[in-house]
Order: sequence, then C-alpha cells, then structure tokens
Amino acid sequence: MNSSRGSMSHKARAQRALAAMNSLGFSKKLAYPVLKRLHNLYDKKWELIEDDNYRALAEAVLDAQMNGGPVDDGDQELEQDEDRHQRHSTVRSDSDDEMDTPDSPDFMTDLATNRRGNSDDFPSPPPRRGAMVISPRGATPLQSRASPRLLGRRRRQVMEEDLQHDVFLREPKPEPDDMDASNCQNAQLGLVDLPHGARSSRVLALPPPDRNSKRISGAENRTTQHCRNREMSSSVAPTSNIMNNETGSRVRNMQAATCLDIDVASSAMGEVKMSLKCSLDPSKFCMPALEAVFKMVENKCLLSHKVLPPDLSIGSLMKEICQCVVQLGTEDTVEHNMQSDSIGNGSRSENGVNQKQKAAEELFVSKDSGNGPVNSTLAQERHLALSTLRTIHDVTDISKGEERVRISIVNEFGEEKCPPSFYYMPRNTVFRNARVSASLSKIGDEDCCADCFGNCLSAPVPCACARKTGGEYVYTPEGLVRPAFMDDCVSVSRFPEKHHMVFCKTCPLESSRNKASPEPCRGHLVRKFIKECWSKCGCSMQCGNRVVQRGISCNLQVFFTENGTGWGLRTLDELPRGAFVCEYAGEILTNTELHERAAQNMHPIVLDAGWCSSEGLLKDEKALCLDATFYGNVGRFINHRCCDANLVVIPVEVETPDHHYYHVAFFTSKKVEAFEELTWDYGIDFDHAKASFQCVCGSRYCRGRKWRLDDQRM
Ligand SMILES: C[S@@+](CC[C@H](N)C(=O)[O-])C[C@H]1O[C@@H](n2cnc3c(N)ncnc32)[C@H](O)[C@@H]1O
Repeated sequence: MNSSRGSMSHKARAQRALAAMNSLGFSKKLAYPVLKRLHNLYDKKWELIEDDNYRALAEAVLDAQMNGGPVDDGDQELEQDEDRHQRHSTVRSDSDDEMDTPDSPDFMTDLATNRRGNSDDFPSPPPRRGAMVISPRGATPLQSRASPRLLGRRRRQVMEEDLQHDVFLREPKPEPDDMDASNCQNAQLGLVDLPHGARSSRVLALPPPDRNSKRISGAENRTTQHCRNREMSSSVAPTSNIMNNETGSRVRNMQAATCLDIDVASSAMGEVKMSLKCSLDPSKFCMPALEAVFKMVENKCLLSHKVLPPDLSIGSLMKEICQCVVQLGTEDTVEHNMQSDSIGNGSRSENGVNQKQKAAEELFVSKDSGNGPVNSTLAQERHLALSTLRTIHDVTDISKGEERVRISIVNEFGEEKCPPSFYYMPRNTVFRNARVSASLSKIGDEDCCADCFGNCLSAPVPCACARKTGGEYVYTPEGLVRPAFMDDCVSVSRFPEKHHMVFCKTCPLESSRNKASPEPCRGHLVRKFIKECWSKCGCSMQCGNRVVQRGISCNLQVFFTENGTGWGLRTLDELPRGAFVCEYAGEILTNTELHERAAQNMHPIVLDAGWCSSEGLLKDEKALCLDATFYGNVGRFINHRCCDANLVVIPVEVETPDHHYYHVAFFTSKKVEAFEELTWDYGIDFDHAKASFQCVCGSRYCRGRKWRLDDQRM
C-alpha cells in the first residue's frame, strides 16, 4: 500500500478511487454508490478499499453492474451515518475535527460534484504491463491495473454472453509472470448454466489466479477478502491411483492431482466464492457432473466413516472434492484407453468415450438403481452380447460408482487385468419369472415401527421391528451384529448337522432338477433372520436398525489370489467381528430358471432360509435363488473356505415380511486384518457329490482335502 495515501484527505482518496474505477471503464455514476457502501462496510478504512489496486471496489462495482447497474442503497445508510457523525462530532476534540472524514458534508459535496463531473477530470493510474482487459461492455480492450481475478470475471462475463450464442471459447493463457498458473497446467474450471435449449453445462476456463492475492491469514487479519491455500504435489495423494504401494499392485496408475489450489474470495456485495484448482492433463479430462463429485466426496468422507472423523477439516474436504473431480473426470478416458488396448477397434470421441461401445451397451443394458428388487426382465440373450462388449471393467472402481465406496481391483500375480465380464449391479434384480412381492400393503402394523422417529436404537424400548429377533436389536450402536447372535449364526454355518433342518415333502430344488421323479429333499437349515426397519417405519435412514440396506461402507478390493482360486475379495482396513461387508447380489431366479441355466452358473445361492414356514410344496415362482454369474456385485468374488471362513451369511428381511425373498448379507464372523482375504463357507458337501472345483482353501478343516487325496490315489 502506498504510504503517501495515508496522509491524503478522504476527499482525495475518494476521488482517486473513482478515478481508478473510471480507468477500468466504470462510470462514476455506477462506482459512486458502491464506493459509499464499501466505505461504510469497511468501517471507513480506506486501506481496505485501496488495497490491491482497489480490487474489492472493482469487484463490487462489477457485481453492481452485473446485477443491473448502480444500486444507490448506500445513500440512506450514509445519511444516517452522517447524522450520527454530526451528533458525535459535538463532543469530538479539535484534533479529530482536523480530519477530513469521508462522511463529512465536505466529502459528500465533493463526491456529489464528481458524480456530475467529467470522468476525464481524474488522472488515470499507470497501466500495468501486459495486462489485457476486456472492457465491461466487451468492446474496447484497455489497459489497467486491475487484478487478474477481476479481469477474469470480466472475461467470464463476456464469455457467458458469448455462450448464449454457443460460441466456442479458447482458454485464456496464463500470464507469463504468473508462476501459480504455470505450476498448474490448466486454468481454473467452472460450470456455467446455459440458457434454455443450449447444452446443460459447459466447462469454462477461468483466468489464472491473482498472484498478488492474500494468503489465508485466519484470525490474524479478519478483514482479508481473498484467501488462497496452495498445496503442492507432495501433500496431495494421487487421486485415482489404484496402485497400492503396500501390495505392489501392477495395475496402472491413473492421473494424479499434482497441485491443489483453494481460492476463497468475497465481494462487498456479500458474495463469497470458493474455487479449486487441480492440476491434470487436460487431454485426459472431461468435467464430471457436480452431483457425482459431491456424492463421491460424501461417500469417501462421511458415509464410509459413518461419523465425522476427529481430524476432519474443510481443507481436507476441499482436497477430496478436487481429487474426486480429477478421478471422475478421467475415468472415462482411462476406460476407453483400456478398451482400445484390448479390443483394438475403439473410435475415440471428443470426450474420450467410445461412442460405438456406449451405443451398443445402451441397446442391450437396462439397469435399475432403485431400492430393492424390481420386476424388470433381464434377457438372458444379452449375456453373450455383453460379454463381448464389456470385456474390460473400470479398473478404478469395479462398481462403477454404484456403491457408496470405491472398490478397486488389482492383480499382483498374473497378467489378467480384469475378471471375466459381468455387469455390476449393487442390488438384486428379477431375471424373468420370479415373483418378489414388496408391496406396502403386505407390511402389517406388527412388521413395522410407524411411530418411531430418528434412531430406533436410542429409544427406551425396542421397536416392533426388534420383536422378530426376540425383542432385541441384532445390531449394536456401532452397527455390528451382537456377539450372541453372531455365535448362533456361526454355529449354524459351521456345524449344520447340530441344527434344526426342515425337509420338504417334495423339494422345489429336486423337482426342478427332475420334475418326473424328484429325489427326496436333502433338508434346509433353519436360519436366524435379521429384520431391519423399512419404508413403513417412522425412523430415519440413519437408524441403527438399517445396516444392510445402506450398502457397503468398508473399503474393499477385488484382487487376484495367489492360491489358485482366481479373483477374490479382501478388506483394506481391519474389520471387527460382526461388521457388515456386503450382500450377495445377483439375478433373482426361480429354481426352474436356475436349473435351465445350470450349465453356466457359478455358485447360486438358494433362498431357502424361510422354507420351514411353507406348508407343503412351494410354488415354483416362490422358490427363489440368486445367481451373480452375469449380473452381480462384489459378493460374487468371495471365495470359499471350509469351516473357518471369516465371513458368515445372515438372511436379512428388509422389504418383504415373508421369507421367500430376503437379502443374503455377509458379516465378519471374527476380527479380520487389513488386506486379509474375505471368505465364506459355501457349504459344499464334498463327500456327497463331486464339487465344481477342487478346494484349495488351505484350511486345516478343509473338507475337500479328503476328496483330493482320493483323487490322487486313483
Ligand atoms: C463365487 S466364485 C469366486 C470368485 C472367483 N474366484 C473368480 O475368480 O471369479 C467361485 C469360484 O471361485 C473358485 N473358488 C472359490 N473358492 C475356491 C476354493 N476354496 N478352492 C478352489 N477354487 C475356489 C472356483 O472356481 C469357484 O467356482
């Protein structure tokens, strides 16, 4: 700040301020009321107005202009202030009176005169070298000392006008002396809403940041109007980096955010803007939808932690936003590149998406992302087409954004980059004939807690939904299955012979295998159910009795196993006993449909946990099973381990009170270390029939070992 200004009279300072505005092309008529307002707002501190070449004033004037010209609402305030001043001045000392205060009648008269006067009366400040400005009217370029940020806003204003005519804009080049801008290769990005009929959003390049702008000063300077927080590459983790250093994965690295610039600016008109700048390769970037970015940040920061971590800061949230923008903005490109690598016939479109493949997929794929099962039909004929089209999955997130958390995939041991093709589907979907009735009318008063609110677990008395589990909630406030309930579930899974089984008169499973002469029923285990609150319940989605329906919340990774079981699933964090991991999601089939596709199937799960309640023969459409061969979630990667697996399956009632349909949920049966493989016991009877695979689980209780030894002896 020019120290000589400190001794100038207020009148002179006001004149200088208006002259500076004039040199930017703002008329005194426009600038004057804004100056008055700002002067009041800044508690008559001229330094703040003069700081950074009248930056705050210029921004406020520009805002006033954009909001429809001069707004002289400062008059009243100023007049009131003047009254106050006059009353106050009667008790002021002589020395005070010597000061030529801006709210003195003198100041007012002079400003009023200047308002009427000619703009040429004011001396123009010396031009800044190299600064190119577009005039407010977008007509005459002129040189000025305005900050680059202001110039940027004015450019943007013109750009927005241009966009209305769908004009393509070139990115403004960073100013040669702007180191900040050159560190980050690209310009700032922003979204602009377009007028009706135009494309919904466009990425605009904003000008490089003002290197003169103030750094965050926090409490030290509460009047600072512009803050910036820059962190260079070392402090920002690679965003879409699926190479895990600890595991030494060979899967390729994606774009990393090499620099993060957080910019906060406010105007005197009460507007505060925050901007993020992430450095990336623009050729590999396509601006993602903001909703997707926010959803991802929520998932990463809030939902996956369930509670806010103690070290949460706005800075780290902003960093996450920046990283999510980079990740989402580069995913399509990476996927496309991989498709081109493997298929070799990709025709690249403007935004990096293989249009040919997209169009083909749209023909074949109809997916539902709503809650619960939906009676949509997924034609089996699509499978073949899909498997040729979708040979490669998105390597950064196998769920393709369908889950609350990103699920990465790595192969540390083999050449195979991805598992055989399948369509990721976070929830079960009916294949064709299965009948899943999730109607509200079927949920009686006894099956819901309509009068509850908030979190049922904090109510003094357990709600109606807990009645089905003996009047006790299965979940602890931490969202874990209670130890006693878990003990029972583990026992049923580990020692089935010790537990109650029901035998159908005519088993739907056997009759679907051989309708004419079905074999006798082999028995179905009676399992304990969890009953979660649902749509007719009055509690919130965050209720502690809603765990499975909220979806995956732990950090999982699909990886290529070393022991020959192919792809498997592991946790990246330590998990306590009783933690929900994921559902087994797939197509809902009738047993007949399952039998028809038996030749192709992997390991379907028969939904027979509720068969004990059925009298006589279950109708075919009620005897259901889940098949994740073609459509499924991460549950399809969980390998088998005999007896001492670390996961246990628990049936969960959510949307249907009858137990012909339910959710198959995996919970940890013991504490699981980070990077440990997650396994469950498929319950295969290796003695009874030759299994579809030779077990290599490595468990000391392996039931397949005997079978393998027999094989070797032959
Ligand atoms: C539900 S899938 C699990 C994911 C599978 N590993 C993959 O790569 O997609 C079941 C298949 O995995 C393999 N598998 C799972 N557990 C196994 C085990 N203990 N021993 C040998 N193979 C196993 C078998 O091929 C089995 O058919």
